[in-house]
Amino acid sequence: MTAAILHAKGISTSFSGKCVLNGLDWEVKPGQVIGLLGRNGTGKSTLIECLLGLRETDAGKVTINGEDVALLSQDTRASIGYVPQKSDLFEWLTPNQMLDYFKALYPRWNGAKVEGLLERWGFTPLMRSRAIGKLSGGERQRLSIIRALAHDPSLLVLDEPVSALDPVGRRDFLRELIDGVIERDTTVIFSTHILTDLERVALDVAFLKDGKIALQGGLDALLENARRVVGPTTLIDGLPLGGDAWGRRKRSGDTTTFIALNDADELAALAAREPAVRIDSLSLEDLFVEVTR
Ligand SMILES: Nc1ncnc2c1ncn2[C@@H]1O[C@H](COP(=O)(O)OP(=O)(O)OP(=O)(O)O)[C@@H](O)[C@H]1O
Repeated sequence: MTAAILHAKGISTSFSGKCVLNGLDWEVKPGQVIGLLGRNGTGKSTLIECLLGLRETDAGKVTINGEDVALLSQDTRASIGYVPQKSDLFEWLTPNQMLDYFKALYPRWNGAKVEGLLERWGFTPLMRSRAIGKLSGGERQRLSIIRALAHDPSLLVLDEPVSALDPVGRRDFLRELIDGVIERDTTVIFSTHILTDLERVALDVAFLKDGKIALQGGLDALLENARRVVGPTTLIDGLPLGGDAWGRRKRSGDTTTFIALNDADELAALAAREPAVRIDSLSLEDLFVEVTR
């Protein structure tokens, strides 16, 4: 079995007594492209910061390439690319100066790639020599992505990387991610609220809820197997599906709804047997709502 590139065991974090991560376990395998989903404020950014050793945890341990994240070797550190949710660029430098600074730190800096991206993503000579603090939010976000991709990372972590990009910027970014990153077997963790983007790039999704990874799986398999089951409460309560059912049962009058991850054929047989039971397919948005509710 392939060893995990990233491994989190029992990590917990709280802010002023409020628990955000609660004994979270997670494993990411090399080459996986995972969309990290969760409601606002559930702790996606906090989790990403803990995974990268940028925030101390109250308990638990994170390793990358088997190394404790607090003691990463230079090699492992240089193999990680990170686009934070909030810009951490040096605002007083120009893009050229900042990229030169990082170039000196990374042995595998890909100058041709940086040049190509700067050109394709509209960084004119004037923009490249203007202080980063004077760039627009979207221009800064594009620069942050270029910086993260510049050393051909083998682990790329993106925290809402497209939130400030217009539709053209998002399309350009996704194209680069699909053609220039995922094609090279890079491991990608990608948090976003734009589910259509996620469906284009992610092969796996992980839902964060109540401080833990509540559900993770292949996107196609989840969408193929997840069904909303609606039927009379008396009938639903008697079904032997509880073990594979996801989430709370929701009661409204005499009707109960729940999400099942059972084999689709089994559910189709149930619907054929019990005309009072309705079984619907779910979109990723439906699944998000049901899992994170
Ligand atoms: N430095 C901090 N001090 C106090 N509370 C914090 C701090 N950082 C985050 N929090 C709180 O921790 C919780 C998780 O925040 P976090 O930013 O990780 O969520 P998120 O899932 O990334 O949210 P969003 O989708 O809105 O970006 C929130 O309730 C937030 O208010």
